[in-house]
Amino acid sequence: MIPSPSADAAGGAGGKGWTYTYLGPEGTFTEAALLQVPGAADAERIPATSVTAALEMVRDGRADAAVVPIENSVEGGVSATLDAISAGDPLRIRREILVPITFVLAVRPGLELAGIATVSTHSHAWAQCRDWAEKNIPHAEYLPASSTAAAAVGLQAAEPAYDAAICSPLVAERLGLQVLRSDIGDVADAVTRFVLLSRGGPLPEPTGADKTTLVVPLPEDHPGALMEILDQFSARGVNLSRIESRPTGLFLGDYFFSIDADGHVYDARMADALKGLHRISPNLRFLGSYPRADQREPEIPKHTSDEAFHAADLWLEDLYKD
Ligand SMILES: O=C(O)C(=O)Cc1ccccc1
Repeated sequence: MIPSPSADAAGGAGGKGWTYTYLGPEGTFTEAALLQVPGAADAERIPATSVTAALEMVRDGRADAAVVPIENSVEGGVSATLDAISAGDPLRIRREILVPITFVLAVRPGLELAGIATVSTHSHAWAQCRDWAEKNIPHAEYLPASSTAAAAVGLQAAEPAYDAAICSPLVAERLGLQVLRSDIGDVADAVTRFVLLSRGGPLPEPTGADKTTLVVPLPEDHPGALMEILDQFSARGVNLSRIESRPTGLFLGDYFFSIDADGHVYDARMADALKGLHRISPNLRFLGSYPRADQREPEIPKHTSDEAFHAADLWLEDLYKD
């Protein structure tokens, strides 16, 4: 393992007196994720109206850290987050948080399923309840909301703009909404992964069960670039847990890869893979190395262990002396 500079006890993953922001309003799944961060329950928490707004608050110093959704087990990556962290002033992922997700259907008082003409929620919640909705409220029009909790709050208006909201059981209860159906998600045991991002600071210490997140622009006019990018990981025994391509938005056909890889940048195999990636795609962005929430340690083949890399370095040094 490459020696690390000293990090604070929490590995820069939060601190006393920190101000946190998150995709709000109160009652979102994102707030539930933030409340898992040690100390956050007693800290100042500022709800933001969008992922972009939350990240801007961190970038311009109004908040020390933000929690945003990045991936869920049913729908995959959260594009708004992947795009917002791939460009602009760089941010660092300090930790990941997993939240099991269950949805309820809250309605305007007195309504039955047949009377629901419009339903609102966050696009990722809608995607996770689509089959249920097709079977149970096939006539209902979907109106996107900035979050599940925002949709729930909207139902409290004197004249709500829609008939039903899909939200968490907790926020429905807190707001005193009428819940018509519970557990309406299409997949039992759905989990969403959230990340805590801050501006900079020390890297969290390696734990042996870590993840590294990268943004790798696909180089132009480089046949076989994707194969070469993947080869940097495979040749060093680094497992990938997520890889998605996203358009940069600059021009048609311009893409970047958003990648999660098992391991810490202080692991020799990961450091070596990043050097290889830098040669292929010099504008790659390192978004952080941080502990895996599930604490699952990867199996490291002997020839890609830190010791094997160290022995190879010594061998080469020796060879130069001859
Ligand atoms: O809208 C919310 O409550 C969020 O936190 C975003 C979201 C939406 C659906 C599943 C997980 C997270």
